[in-house]
Amino acid sequence: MAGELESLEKLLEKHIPPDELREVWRLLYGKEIRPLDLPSCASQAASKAGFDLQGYGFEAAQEQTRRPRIVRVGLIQNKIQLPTTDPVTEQISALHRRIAEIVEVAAMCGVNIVCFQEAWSMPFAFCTREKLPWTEFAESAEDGMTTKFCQELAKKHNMVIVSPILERDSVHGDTIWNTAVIISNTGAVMGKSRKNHIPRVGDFNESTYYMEGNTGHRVFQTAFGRIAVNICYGRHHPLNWFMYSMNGAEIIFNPSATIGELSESLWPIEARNAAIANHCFTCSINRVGTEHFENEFTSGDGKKAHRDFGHFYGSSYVSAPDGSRSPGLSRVRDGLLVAEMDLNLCRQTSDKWNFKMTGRYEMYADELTKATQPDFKPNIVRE
Ligand SMILES: NC(=O)NCCC(=O)O
Repeated sequence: MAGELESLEKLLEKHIPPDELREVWRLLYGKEIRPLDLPSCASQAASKAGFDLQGYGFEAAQEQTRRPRIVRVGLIQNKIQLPTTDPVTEQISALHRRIAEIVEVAAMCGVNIVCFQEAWSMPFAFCTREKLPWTEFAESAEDGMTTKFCQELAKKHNMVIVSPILERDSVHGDTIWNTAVIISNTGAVMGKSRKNHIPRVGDFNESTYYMEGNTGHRVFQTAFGRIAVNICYGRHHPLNWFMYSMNGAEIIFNPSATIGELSESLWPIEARNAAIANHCFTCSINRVGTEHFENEFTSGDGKKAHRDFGHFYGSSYVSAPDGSRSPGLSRVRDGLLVAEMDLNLCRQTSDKWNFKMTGRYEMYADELTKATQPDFKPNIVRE
């Protein structure tokens, strides 16, 4: 059942009477958000291309001294397009074609910043622990074929693109990283942000391929707002979100690849909590579909060897600083979620709740410094 279920939202809509459903949404998803009136050409194109298209608007109060700062963000989730046994460059090109098709629809919807899923230009093959052919999907962040492809798209659509790829760093001994490339709406590469926390859980054997990132908590001042990228497993680390926010991020993207049994119950909580705790918007994007590999691999749990990683459950969604959130995209289909947000909501929520002002950061900095020393003694009072 879990593999085929379209979404939690569809399930609730099916079983809860319409007059009570509104109350259910209020309790589950916070302040009501506005469905966006997307152009019919976009809906037609999405249905023809077989992907879920949804759009929502987050409101902020009118201010006297600042204009609204409206930005439209697009979150794209997609399946791999070809079997994992096909030639590497053909797999990459097929993914490029699929993304170009979805980005075209994002452009019709007036999207200013788009973000793709983690390692979007490849299958999530790290479960196999095999090096070839998977390491051949790694590309230069600055001038690899996927970055060049994104530069063309960015220029064509006047759109900032966040492109999470497997990076080959030829300057530093051909090392591999898990990296998001940020491409300006002018088509220029603004820079890159590497995954800070590498999982050591389940079949997420990424530590066989690359190390923890070394780019810190960069924030990119784009034409449409200040953005940062907290890649996948980093969402379990509240301090990771926090440091992007401390550097001024107004929107933090969380491109991910995660599967049902492991994390589906955590998925709706962590990024939403981060938006609340840090007075910013968070955009959670998960891969979708089940990927099969030629050779069996084991999970170190005594169970039988297998050829698939499990079901990537999509369900991409956006959370706002006031705790409201959008419904999720499909659990089983490709999708584009368009979210219109007024970035003024970040400061408005901060002024209301004051989490930054009441944060006591010096106290924590001092205590954390002590806690990370080898001779640390936990502050426990005993009778
Ligand atoms: N891609 C990745 O880091 N996945 C780890 C599992 C999770 O964080 O849900």
